[in-house]
Amino acid sequence: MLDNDINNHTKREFNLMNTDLIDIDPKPSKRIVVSKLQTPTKINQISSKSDYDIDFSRNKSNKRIDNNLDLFYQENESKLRDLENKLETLNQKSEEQNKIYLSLGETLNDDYNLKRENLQEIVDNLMERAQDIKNSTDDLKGSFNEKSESLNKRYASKQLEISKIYRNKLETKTQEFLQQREKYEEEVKIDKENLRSEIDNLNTQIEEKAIYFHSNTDFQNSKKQLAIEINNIRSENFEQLNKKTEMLMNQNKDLRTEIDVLEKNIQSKLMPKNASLKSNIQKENETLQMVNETRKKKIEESATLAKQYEKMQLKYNSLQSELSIYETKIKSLKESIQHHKDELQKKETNRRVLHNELQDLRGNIRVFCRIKPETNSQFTLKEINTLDPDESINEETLSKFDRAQLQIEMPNDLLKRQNSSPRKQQHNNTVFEFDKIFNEKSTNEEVFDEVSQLVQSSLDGYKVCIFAYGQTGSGKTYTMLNPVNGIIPSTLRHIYTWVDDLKGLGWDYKMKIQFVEIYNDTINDLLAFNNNSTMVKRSLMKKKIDIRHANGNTTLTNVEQIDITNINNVEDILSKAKKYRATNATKENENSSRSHSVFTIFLEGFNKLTNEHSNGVLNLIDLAGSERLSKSQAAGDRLKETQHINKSLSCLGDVIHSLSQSQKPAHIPFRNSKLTYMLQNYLTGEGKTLMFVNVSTKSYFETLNSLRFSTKVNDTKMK
Ligand SMILES: Nc1ncnc2c1ncn2[C@@H]1O[C@H](COP(=O)(O)OP(=O)(O)OP(=O)(O)O)[C@@H](O)[C@H]1O
Repeated sequence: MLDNDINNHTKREFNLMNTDLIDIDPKPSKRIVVSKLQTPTKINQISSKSDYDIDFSRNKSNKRIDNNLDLFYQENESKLRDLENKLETLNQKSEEQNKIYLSLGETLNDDYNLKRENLQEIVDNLMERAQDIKNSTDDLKGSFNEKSESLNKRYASKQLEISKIYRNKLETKTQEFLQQREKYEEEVKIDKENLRSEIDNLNTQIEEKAIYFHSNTDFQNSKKQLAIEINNIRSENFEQLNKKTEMLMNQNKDLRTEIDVLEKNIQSKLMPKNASLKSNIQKENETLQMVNETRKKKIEESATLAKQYEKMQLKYNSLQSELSIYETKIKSLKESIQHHKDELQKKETNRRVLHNELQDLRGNIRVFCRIKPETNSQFTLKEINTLDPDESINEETLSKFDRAQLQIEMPNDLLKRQNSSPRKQQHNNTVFEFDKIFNEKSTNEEVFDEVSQLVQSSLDGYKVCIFAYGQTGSGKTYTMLNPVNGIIPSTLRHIYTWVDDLKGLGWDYKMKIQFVEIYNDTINDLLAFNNNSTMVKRSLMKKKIDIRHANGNTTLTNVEQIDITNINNVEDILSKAKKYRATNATKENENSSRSHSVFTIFLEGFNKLTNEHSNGVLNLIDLAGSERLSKSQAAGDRLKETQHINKSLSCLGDVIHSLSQSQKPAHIPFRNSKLTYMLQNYLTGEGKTLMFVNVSTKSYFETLNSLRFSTKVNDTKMK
């Protein structure tokens, strides 16, 4: 029955919109069903039994209302159709909005994809550039690429980091966008559902109103109110849609801005980093290049050094072998030197013996004559050549080589006087024989050349006395004490040189000097000034000087003996002594020739290699002038002086004469004068004596007297 009821209802179709179909049963017993469909369909029928029950009850209760409703329906059908049209328009607009929304979504999606592609392109470019940089870095790094590699790694990791960040950001944004889209879709769906439900409500309300119209006259008003509400809802929907569209547009705009910002950020962040990385790589490359160059140089230097070292090594090796050769040579030379030293030692000993033998052969007492040059000669001293060139050399004639003869020629005025005398021709052209004659042209050097042999004897340990005898002004002091080349300074120089040379043969010498004068048989110390550095008057000297002989040695008490270390020291001492002697001479004597000066050098030698000892003494004596009493015509002190001088000189002559005898007398009168007594030990034994007879061509008799004295000491005979 129910089904029949239903079937009895008129079924109507309402096409409200192209897509909607509303099925309404116009009878009161039937419900109005409004549904929104995507495609037009056939009319929906009421299927709920309860509905039918209700409707059925209604149908039953109010048939009049049904009629009214039919009428209402007919009357309002056009209005409803308008409403349906409006709804259709609304749906159309909604559709359009949906389309806009879809196209907007598509645009956004396209934009998003485009941006993503662009970003991907940027990232790809960056990656490409990173790859390029990495490749170029790889090329550059070579052997020192550790640093570069780490930079590249850092660079790549940065790139990855950055792209990861931006990818994440993009993903986040995409996610957000999708979420938002979903949200909006959801919202639109909800809105549609709400709208559908509202339409449903509205239909319900219409239905209710229709019911109400059947039962209530206010239905008209309600319907009007409903139309207004529908309008309001529609306008609200429009507003909402517009707002949402605007919002979406804004969001799209924001997204674009954000994407732009992101892009700029990417550019601004990556570019400086890239530039700084590039400049870092550039710097690193430069540093690497410099390091490479330095390394190259160092390698070259070390190669050069190695070559140099090799050369040096070779040189060193050759030097080493040379050194060992030299060492062997040095060793053999040392041995040879030692051998030569030994030889020299022996030769030196032999030389001493031979030298002494030679001196012995020449005679232990020798007399040299020295003629002083004179500008106004009063007579002639003539050297006679004793050697006949045709004469053959034999033992008898050999002695002539060692002898020299001097002929003194009497001046004419004396000769005349003599001729008239009964003892005529007695002294005319007298000839004297000497061991050597030094003429006017002979120099002090030539003199010393001869004397040096005796000086050598003193160094060899012999006692030597060298006298200078002659009248005043005949050149005794010049010969002995000339500060430049006199015998004393030359002797000292010779001794220093010799002592130095002998050091190599083990000889060590201690040298002392003593310098005294004998005046009127009194000994004065000429080095006395040495104690207090002041000149002491001869007469004020209180200390008495005695001569002591013991064990073949002679000492003078209270006489200064000075160790001499160098020649300058001695020269200074000699000049002071000379000044001292001269000072006293001017005060107490008219000239210095009134005293004998004795300069003594003690030479004590010891050879540590041979244990040899030598104890030589060299006396260099400048004798007082030998004036004849008749010439000096002295009286008083002067007479006494002359007598002392003559006595001492005569005594010296006697002593030397005695010593020169082959059969020496038992008594030799040494004690007859202080001079001979003082020199006793040096004149005896193996002592060697040299007497210079200084003569000049000024005073004939004085010269003759001196020459006669020479015959006394030399045992030469006047011919
Ligand atoms: N061989 C010589 N050549 C040049 N001048 C000389 C030579 N011998 C001596 N004389 C000079 O003659 C002068 C006298 O000499 P010297 O004083 O040596 O004589 P002396 O014999 O010592 O005299 P005295 O007995 O008074 O001391 C000095 O001026 C000296 O320079």
